[in-house]
Amino acid sequence: MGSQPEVNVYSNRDKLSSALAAYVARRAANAAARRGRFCVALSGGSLMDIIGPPLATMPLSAAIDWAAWHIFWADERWVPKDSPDSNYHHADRQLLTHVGIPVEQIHAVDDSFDPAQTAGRYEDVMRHVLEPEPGQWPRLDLILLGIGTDGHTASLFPDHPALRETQRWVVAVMDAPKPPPIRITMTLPVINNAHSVLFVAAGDQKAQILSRVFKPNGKKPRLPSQLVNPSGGELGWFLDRAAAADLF
Ligand SMILES: O=C(O)[C@H](O)[C@@H](O)[C@H](O)[C@H](O)COP(=O)(O)O
Repeated sequence: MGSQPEVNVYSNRDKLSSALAAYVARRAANAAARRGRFCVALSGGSLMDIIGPPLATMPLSAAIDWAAWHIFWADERWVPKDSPDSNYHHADRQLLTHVGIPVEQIHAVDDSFDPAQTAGRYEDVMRHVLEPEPGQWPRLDLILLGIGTDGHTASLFPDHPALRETQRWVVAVMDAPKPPPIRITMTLPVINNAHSVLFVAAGDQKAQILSRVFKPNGKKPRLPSQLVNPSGGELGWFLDRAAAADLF
């Protein structure tokens, strides 16, 4: 890893959830004050279980200017939106349906095309909304990531060609080792261009991979989660004590 990340460890998952929600709410308010809106990309897995409920609960939810939020997905499975495998479905159930983000600011992946076309169209949506300068990467305010026990993040899996993408913002992954196999994912250059990237991990099953990620023991970083290092942004980790057990 490059610049030293900010590592926040909480005694249990509930404390992690509350602290993370409060932190994201502060970042959203800062982004809205500076740039007029807050563009955040969500991931799947347990992330929305961890952050959704505290964000959607009073009094925090009443203190958030939801009209400033734009929701993107760092990755999405190529499944119908009402599938239990859909990251949109999970986010909708845990957060979006409970708060007042304008529906036109919830940029779900349109899975009505084949995977490659879906990826290309999502890139078009990002270009239309984020409006980077020509030839520049889009810049999200915050990207929230999980980490798999194999070190994957978003739908970027170890030793996968998608890790070497240098042109496209979003690519299709047809052979994800974590089911379902067909996914859409933002690429590393997009993730590493964000103002802020936060990894969120809880539970003792993450202790071993976090130890590998944080203590490469001289090995060249090659796990997807190790390749996340925002060049002009901040990198942070929100962990519970169980996940951080082997770090200190
Ligand atoms: O769509 C996905 O599957 C996720 O984006 C994926 O990258 C997830 O964040 C990790 O697999 C961790 O998932 P858990 O937190 O559930 O272990």
